[in-house]
Amino acid sequence: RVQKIKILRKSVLMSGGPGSGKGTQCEKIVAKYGYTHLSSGDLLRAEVASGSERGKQLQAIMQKGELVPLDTVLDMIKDAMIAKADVSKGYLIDGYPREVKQGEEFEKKIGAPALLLYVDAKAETMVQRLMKRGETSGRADDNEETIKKRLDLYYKATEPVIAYYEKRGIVRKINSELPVDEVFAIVVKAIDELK
Ligand SMILES: Nc1ccn([C@@H]2O[C@H](COP(=O)(O)OP(=O)(O)OP(=O)(O)O)[C@@H](O)[C@H]2O)c(=O)n1
Ligand SMILES: Nc1nc2c(ncn2[C@@H]2O[C@H](COP(=O)(O)OP(=O)(O)O)[C@@H](O)[C@H]2O)c(=O)[nH]1
Ligand SMILES: [Mg+2]
Repeated sequence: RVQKIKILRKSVLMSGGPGSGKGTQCEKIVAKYGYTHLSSGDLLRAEVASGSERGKQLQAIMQKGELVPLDTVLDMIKDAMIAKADVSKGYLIDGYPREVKQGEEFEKKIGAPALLLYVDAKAETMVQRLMKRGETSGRADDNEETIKKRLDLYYKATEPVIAYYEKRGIVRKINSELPVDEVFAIVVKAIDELK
């Protein structure tokens, strides 16, 4: 129980649409603050890459741009958090929660995050960035059809998560149409306020 409080004091959720720049900002946060970066998408892709039976099921869901079952992702995040609990300076949870139900389960099983960084870009910007990323990412879901589905699901399921945390006053909305370093300057301000 003590450990739970310690690790959550500086836990940050990174939210925003596909291609909004979450991963890019997370990398910079890790470099500056040494936080433990847990990308739910990366954890899932690692499971797919392992070639396991579960990975095969996940791959089929992700290729369609749909959400994998809630418990699967939450357990992965929780295990990864516990594994780093002794050395972590704070957690940066990227791409989770994806729907309000996931947020509620996170609260129940892990606790209340300190801050939600919401990187916001226009739909057309996100599509453009993902199409460009798709030229080199090798990701099965960086194609026009799946990008459209991911965007639809984002507006339908994930934006309400931001509203859910807004009621608690922990959301900082950041315009990620700006150049990467300008976005990061705003991110830094928000994180420094946590201290
Ligand atoms: N909590 C999560 C996180 C990811 N996914 C699945 O993994 C895919 C990729 O997730 P992620 O890497 O977070 O992708 P996006 O946010 O769509 O894009 P990006 O990597 O660009 O952030 C999602 O479309 C979804 O199928 C999921 O089901 N549940
Ligand atoms: N111009 C511009 N491009 C960005 C910015 N942030 C990310 N990108 C690009 O957009 C693409 C998607 O970014 P990524 O960090 O993977 O976004 P995520 O899907 O939210 O994790 C990448 O190819 C980045 O190089 C930004 O602030 N400005
Ligand atoms: Mg990402």
